[in-house]
Amino acid sequence: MSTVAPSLAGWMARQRWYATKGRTPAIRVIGSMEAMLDEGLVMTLLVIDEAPDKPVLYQIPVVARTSPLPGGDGAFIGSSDGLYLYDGPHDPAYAEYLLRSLATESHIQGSDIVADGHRVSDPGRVLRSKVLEGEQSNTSIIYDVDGDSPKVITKVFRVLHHGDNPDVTSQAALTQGHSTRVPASLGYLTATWSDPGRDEGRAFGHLAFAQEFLAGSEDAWRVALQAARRGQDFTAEARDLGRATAEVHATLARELGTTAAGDDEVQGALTSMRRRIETASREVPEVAEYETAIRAVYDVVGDLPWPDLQRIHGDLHLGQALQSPARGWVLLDFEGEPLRPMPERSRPDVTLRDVAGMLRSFDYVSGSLAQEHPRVDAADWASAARRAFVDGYIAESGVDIRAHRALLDAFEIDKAVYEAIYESRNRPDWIGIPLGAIGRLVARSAPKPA
Ligand SMILES: Nc1ncnc2c1ncn2[C@@H]1O[C@H](COP(=O)(O)OP(=O)(O)O)[C@@H](O)[C@H]1O
Ligand SMILES: O=P(O)(O)O[C@H]1O[C@H](CO)[C@@H](O[C@H]2O[C@H](CO)[C@@H](O)[C@H](O)[C@H]2O)[C@H](O)[C@H]1O
Repeated sequence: MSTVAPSLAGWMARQRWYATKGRTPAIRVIGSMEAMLDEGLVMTLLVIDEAPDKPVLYQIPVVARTSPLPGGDGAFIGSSDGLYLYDGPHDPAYAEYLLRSLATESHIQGSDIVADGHRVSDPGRVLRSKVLEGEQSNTSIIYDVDGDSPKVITKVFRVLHHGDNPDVTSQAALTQGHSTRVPASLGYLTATWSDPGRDEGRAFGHLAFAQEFLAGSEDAWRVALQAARRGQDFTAEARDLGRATAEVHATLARELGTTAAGDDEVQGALTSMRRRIETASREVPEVAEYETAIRAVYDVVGDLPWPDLQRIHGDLHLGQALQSPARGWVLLDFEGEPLRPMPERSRPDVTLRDVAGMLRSFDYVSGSLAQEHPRVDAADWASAARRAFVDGYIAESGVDIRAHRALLDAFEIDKAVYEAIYESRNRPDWIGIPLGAIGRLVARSAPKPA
């Protein structure tokens, strides 16, 4: 295992999921699990990268083979001791091993890591597997399965954090609650590993999970963008998406409970919103101009009544919804906002945040089309979609969320502030979209002088 490490650093730096682009990784393997299979040695390595200011822990599954993997050149990491090392998810030996481990009640004792499989239902026998193209933060493997079983997708978390990952736990709860608005969860793999930084000396987290793959589905972002570009009415779809969101909220409330928003909870939520505006003002000078006005909006909503709190999606936008031919709208990726610390992401929160996230997404459709050449004006399309989404949500939930308009606006501002940080770090060309929204929302919500 230690002989594998030297090949890893250079390879890691070139991967899409490598979190601190531009740095040279300074890595140490802190834990490993090994399984000797006919095809080769499967190693699941926990690798800490100490190059960034805040070290990052990665999960790196590697298969060591005695001969090259046919068709595996793109997944080749390097050689060590005469063995050929491959990126696990691209190697069928690891792909099948992973699915078997998480879809059984397995217990794997490694070196400084102990993993447990949690089976929800039988995924069937694997025929072949391939990695989903285009992902950035994690790596997903899609499996063809024999018989009539639906395809399966497993998500391998590349960056590990201590704490429950709501991507796994929310979806498991929704499956438990018989929701048809998410792909059914099939099983997941948890682990503990040594972490001298924690009082108990060990950390706990999710390594991977499997769910049914909804073949033939289309990403809502693409569907919406296409409709808006053609000027096609999208209100029926947006209304259904509002209903689907309300249904998911109702199932999460039933399965995981609700809690009253007391003073501590409200102040805690506002503190993290204020912290966010502070970061945004530091990183994006245009946001700083709005800081005082935004803080005033947050002060006002702190004195209003808040609805009960519960588990929510946490980063709902059009890219997290699929239009499935068999099911209609289905929501995905309950991992929460990637810029938020993991323990915060499972905290009970206000469902209006998800509504705000989707409303922002309709604005992004028109914002991105406005940047196309020739420019497409989809402002009316977006307003109609936003109204229809809220109508659908109200019709399904029976809750008049328009009565919480001020709170909804504050969450939309908070989301746009988050997006300003996200865009300035990742897609500076798109920064104008959240900045435009902040300007409009602040003008509408800022307390008026008496
Ligand atoms: N169960 C599924 N069925 C069909 N497609 C899926 C499924 N899960 C993920 N996908 C596809 O993979 C993409 C990325 O999945 P997502 O869970 O959002 O991963 P990430 O956390 O990396 O953003 C989705 O936009 C969708 O196109
Ligand atoms: O899907 P992720 O969990 O990676 O979410 C992050 O990236 C999103 C962009 O892909 C970002 O979403 C923003 O851009 C979308 C269009 O690309 C738009 O539909 C969303 O409304 C907007 O927030 C998301 O914020 C970020 O967390």
